[in-house]
Amino acid sequence: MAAELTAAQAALAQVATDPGAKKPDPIVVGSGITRTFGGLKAVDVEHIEIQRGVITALIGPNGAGKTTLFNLLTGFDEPNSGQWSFNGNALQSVSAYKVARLGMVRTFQLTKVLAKLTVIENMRLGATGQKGEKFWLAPFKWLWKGQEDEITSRADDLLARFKLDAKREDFAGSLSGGQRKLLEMARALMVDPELIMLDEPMAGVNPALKQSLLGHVQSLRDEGRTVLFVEHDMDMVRHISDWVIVMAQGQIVAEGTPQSVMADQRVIDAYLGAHHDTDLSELDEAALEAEVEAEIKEEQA
Ligand SMILES: Nc1ncnc2c1ncn2[C@@H]1O[C@H](COP(=O)(O)OP(=O)(O)OP(=O)(O)O)[C@@H](O)[C@H]1O
Repeated sequence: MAAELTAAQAALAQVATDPGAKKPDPIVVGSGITRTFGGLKAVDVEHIEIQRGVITALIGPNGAGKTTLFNLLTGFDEPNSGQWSFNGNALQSVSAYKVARLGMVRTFQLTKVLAKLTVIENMRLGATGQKGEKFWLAPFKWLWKGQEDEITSRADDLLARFKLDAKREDFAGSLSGGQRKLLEMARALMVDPELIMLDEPMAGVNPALKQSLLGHVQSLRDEGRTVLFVEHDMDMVRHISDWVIVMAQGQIVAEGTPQSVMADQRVIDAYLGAHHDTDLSELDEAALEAEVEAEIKEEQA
């Protein structure tokens, strides 16, 4: 964390740590959000507020509803009930494309289709906002009519910032796990979002690249953006989040600073109980890295 706290970070010190706690300057406010699949209540969030200008981590065991909540907030899925707003704009029933245009963007895993495009083509697609897979397949050209130079120059600036400029003409599918994550982030920045939502930014990233990725995420906040990320990597959560929200079985069960959340018995029961036998504070970095390496090897096998 930066040595000097920003006003937004400092303001969090006064926030209660109850689930759904009110924030001094929320960019997202939601209430009564539910989503069921068959008989399963995947999301059942009574109240949620995301503080502007800070990094918030959304954590929880597998199947807790984190991705579903991401999809709902960004217009990629429809809830059974609930309302939420971004910057005071009511967002329920607003399409993903419009949500992105309003300044709330989520990253996407590199799909098979996108993997067959070059890095620069992926970036240009980012400029069109997000409409989902079918949209990516549409003929691109008319979308950028008259703005091609501007879009390409923005894309090249971002590729340079994320050190992907040397990969400009390579197929996105040829990138390493860490480079893919950088491309996902760079692509999301094409629409200059105020809130960027990162889906497991550390998944499949080599431990050596982790530090550089953390730096990039912090730089998003330091340039005034709000960051919300879903992540299982507790090392990342501990190191860079200003605030942590914990979900289990569709509900928010705890929130607070990383230190307070990781010492919270509800979190240890809900999250670590399902994941590890050890107290999180007892996990040493070497063991964690070994775990990550084993995971990567498994993926590569
Ligand atoms: N399209 C779907 N159809 C049916 N069930 C779904 C669908 N999407 C999610 N679910 C179920 O909803 C629950 C929440 O899933 P979700 O992916 O949101 O959890 P998560 O917290 O993101 O998990 P993970 O950390 O493993 O990604 C799970 O039980 C999942 O099986």
